[in-house]
Amino acid sequence: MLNPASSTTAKYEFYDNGDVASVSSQINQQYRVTAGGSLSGSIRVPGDKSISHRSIMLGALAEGTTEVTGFLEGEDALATLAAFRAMGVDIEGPDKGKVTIHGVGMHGLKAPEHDLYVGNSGTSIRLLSGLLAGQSFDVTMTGDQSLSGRPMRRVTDPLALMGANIESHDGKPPLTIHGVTDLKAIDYPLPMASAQVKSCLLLAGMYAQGKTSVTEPAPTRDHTERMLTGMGYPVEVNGNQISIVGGGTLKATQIDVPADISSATFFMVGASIAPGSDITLLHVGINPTRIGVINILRLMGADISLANERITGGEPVADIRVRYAPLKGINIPEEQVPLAIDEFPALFIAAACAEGETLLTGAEELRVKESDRIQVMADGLQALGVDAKPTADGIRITGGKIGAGEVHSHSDHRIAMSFAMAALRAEGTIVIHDTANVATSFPGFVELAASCGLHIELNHD
Ligand SMILES: O=C(O)C1=C[C@@H](OP(=O)(O)O)[C@@H](O)[C@H](O)C1
Ligand SMILES: C=C(OP(=O)(O)O)C(=O)O
Repeated sequence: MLNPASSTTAKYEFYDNGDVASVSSQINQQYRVTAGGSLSGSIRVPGDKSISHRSIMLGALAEGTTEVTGFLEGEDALATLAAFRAMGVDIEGPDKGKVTIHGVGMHGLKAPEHDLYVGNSGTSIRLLSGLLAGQSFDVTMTGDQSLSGRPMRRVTDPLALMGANIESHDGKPPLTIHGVTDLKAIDYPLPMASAQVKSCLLLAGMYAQGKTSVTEPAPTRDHTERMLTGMGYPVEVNGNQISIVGGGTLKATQIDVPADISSATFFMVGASIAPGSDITLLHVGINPTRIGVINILRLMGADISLANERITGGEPVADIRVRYAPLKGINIPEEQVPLAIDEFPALFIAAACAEGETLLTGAEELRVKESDRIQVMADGLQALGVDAKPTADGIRITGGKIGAGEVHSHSDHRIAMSFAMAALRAEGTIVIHDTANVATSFPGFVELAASCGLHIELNHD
């Protein structure tokens, strides 16, 4: 049975046992950001979303108790946590970023009593598809309106080659996975640079007979490979080919989740465009497969320095200091695209403040994120008077003045936060509609941004 309830930002429906069945952020929230200001101080943004998801998934399948610190208490990572609780895994927390997962082993998951609702999270649904394809039970995964429009054939097609039995709604969620216990290994060239598809197939490969190999067209984030290795499950990496042999086990471990470079990005861009800024972002993950934003901003002339570089939990981290510097437009090198894939909405704001033209190509994947990030950013930039021309696989932005105006996030957290930072260089107030989605990846964004100098206010539409 479904029971409705609502908070100030969302409407919920719950199952009788208290699990969330659906959430809609229809009670609209808006940001009103007054022009000007600069960013300063020393802050730690919330935990890495990709690593938080994976800590729950692999911790749940491990033998023993995994302790996670720095866990992202955002809706996407919490959706993954709730999914594993619903499959019988005892998980304590999160409590100030601490989560304790009592692993059930590779074959210890139980059939959930109801559909798994994974909200807005592409990472949850795609990685779980692989992990659940080889279980002995059936499960259906559902999501919110944005997720329900995102393509899933990129995972269901290769999983079908492995012998999985998955039903979709014309290639989109909901996905119903009929568990099979005889998955076969495959050797699969990924048609697009996607860490979600790679990870999905590696997780399915743990349950398949033989050696599953995926070959990437370009390197993508390698958190799954690192965490598997750290938990004692061998992964073979040979150039762009990553392989895993089915039938292994995972050992519980301690996982320190670094601050998310994707969340740090808004402050890196904000400080780069606002004269007088000098901000330090503490304990940020600087995995080489995630630092495209640093590379691109530096090519544009940004003043970014790294300090205290160290390794924690198998991932490199550093404190990142960013001081204002005038930016210039560039042709973004295509090899940087997968390394900065979630950072483009914010980078487009940097381009709007740069001298000259910035050209992005080879980024058609941006069209299938939480929103069509090329079109939605182009619409918002144009509404603010910026010369932004979308192309099939990218955008051309000519730097200049940013005017006052109103923009819409189109259910996309990264669009909302990017336009908030644009106000630092705008000529008047920017109002951003539909911002409750920021809670998916960056709880506390408004308070943290305000504490560093952004003139941001949260209102209800
Ligand atoms: O594996 C991951 O954790 C992610 C991979 C990327 O998606 P794609 O694999 O679709 O590029 C990224 O956009 C997403 O935010 C997180
Ligand atoms: C694309 C993103 O996430 P996901 O695919 O997990 O929804 C993102 O956080 O920018």
